[in-house]
Amino acid sequence: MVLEMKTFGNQVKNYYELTKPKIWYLLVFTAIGAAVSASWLFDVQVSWMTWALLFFAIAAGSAAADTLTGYNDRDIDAIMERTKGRPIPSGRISPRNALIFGLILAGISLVCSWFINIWAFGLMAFGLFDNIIVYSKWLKRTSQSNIIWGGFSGGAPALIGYIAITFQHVEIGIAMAGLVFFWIPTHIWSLALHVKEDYKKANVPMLPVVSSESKSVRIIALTTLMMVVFSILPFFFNQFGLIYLLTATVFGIVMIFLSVWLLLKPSEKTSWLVFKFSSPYLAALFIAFMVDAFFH
Ligand code: HEM
Ligand SMILES: CC(C)=CCC/C(C)=C/CC/C(C)=C/COP(=O)(O)OP(=O)(O)O
Repeated sequence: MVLEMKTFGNQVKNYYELTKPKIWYLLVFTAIGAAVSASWLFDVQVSWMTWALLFFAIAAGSAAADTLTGYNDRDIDAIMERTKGRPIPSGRISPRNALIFGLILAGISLVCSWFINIWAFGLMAFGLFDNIIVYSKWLKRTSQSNIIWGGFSGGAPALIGYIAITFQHVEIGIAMAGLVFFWIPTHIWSLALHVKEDYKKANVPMLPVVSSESKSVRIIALTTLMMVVFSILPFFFNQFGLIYLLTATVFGIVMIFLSVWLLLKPSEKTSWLVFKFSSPYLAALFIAFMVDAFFH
């Protein structure tokens, strides 16, 4: 009996790991951050049911996308050092069970989104399609702009979070989604530069694999600058104040400093630093949205 409990516990851990929790934690955070900001900016009373539906929609949707992209990538994941220990390539979960689990999660996310509103449902369906089909199935192995076309799904959680609360000044929700969209190239290309050989072995044409190191670091520096400039935009909607502006400026300067350092002295260590700082950067901006809206 004890052995059965242990085996069950291990399987739960394996399925949890299959969803790439570190990734969907931040995706959920962007959705909740957008929703909390919208409710505080416009004094919208939000029911516990809406909060619950939003959390489960985004968590299940992002987990579904991560699980199904993992199912798509099970062959190349078995080749790359970074991914070969994952549940499917390591044989802890069968591809068939992973596929069924991912489809169930996708179904849960669509049902929860439906009960929020039709726009949330549409955006969730779009986010799932863009990440699982457009990015993972069609472009990841064929195009160096794979993460650009796959990046729209990354902004879906923030916009779903916003319109789950209100459609007032919807440009703010679109800007939050845009911030995530412009954040993705720096986030992934810095990692791809760090693990270039891995992607090369798996024939994944990430930009730093198919371009020279000098061109890649120039493009990362440029996309970081574009992201930081875009991050200041919400301040000019006259809804956010100095708390957001100062946070976006200070964290933006750090991101620009890191990417200029990478430009001037390209190294695996610096590209890893840019990658590791990119998530706290995004989280800090969504915290600033909420704090600024609270004191609004
Ligand atoms: C097309 C879009 C994206 C691609 C291709 C991508 C790719 C990746 C990859 C390859 C990793 C490393 C995973 C690992 O080795 O375990 C990663 C980590 C991560 N991603 Fe992304 N990502 C994308 C979008 C996003 C979005 C939109 C978010 C959240 C808003 C996000 C959040 C994270 C987080 C939090 C991590 C872990 C970072 C760390 O370990 O410090 N990603 N991503
Ligand atoms: C609401 C909704 C559906 C949102 C979907 C957005 C979403 C899940 C974005 C994350 C994309 C992501 C981390 C892809 C991993 O790329 P990869 O599979 O190339 O990474 P890997 O090389 O580590 O496997």
